[in-house]
Amino acid sequence: MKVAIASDHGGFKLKEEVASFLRDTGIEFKDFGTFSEEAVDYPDLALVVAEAVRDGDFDRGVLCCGTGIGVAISANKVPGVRAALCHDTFSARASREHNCANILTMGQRVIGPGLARDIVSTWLQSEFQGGRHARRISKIEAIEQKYNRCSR
Ligand SMILES: O=C(CO)[C@H](O)[C@H](O)[C@H](O)COP(=O)(O)O
Repeated sequence: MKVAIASDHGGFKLKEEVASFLRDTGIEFKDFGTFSEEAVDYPDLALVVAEAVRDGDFDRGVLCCGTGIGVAISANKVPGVRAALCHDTFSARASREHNCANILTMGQRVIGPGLARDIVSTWLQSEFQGGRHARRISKIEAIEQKYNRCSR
């Protein structure tokens, strides 16, 4: 599995924690930045990871900002992306099993590093269950196609 990660300045330390977790567990990843706490705009970083996942260059993405909200809103504008803001392991598992989330978002100003590691671990290990959930994903894709002519 290949994972793309990124953050704005507000999520920089949490993104470093995610990188450390992925390194520790031997999961291949690419860090798209940011690389310091100098202020940057979260939509720019979210777009890079969202497009990398949308294009199939990476299987999953993890985005961090202060709250996890801004990167989730931004990433979800890219057709084919299903970004889920999760600050607990139950939601992280459900976002994979039910929603087939391909991007996880978290907020550094909301949760600590230990919980974040557990959330990432749970999220990466959980699989989409298909069945009735696949029908609902198809309906999400139909909404995308209604509003995005370039959807794929
Ligand atoms: O989700 C966010 C914005 O909706 C993030 O929390 C950003 O990291 C945050 O807005 C950055 O705020 P700052 O005051 O410019 O550090």
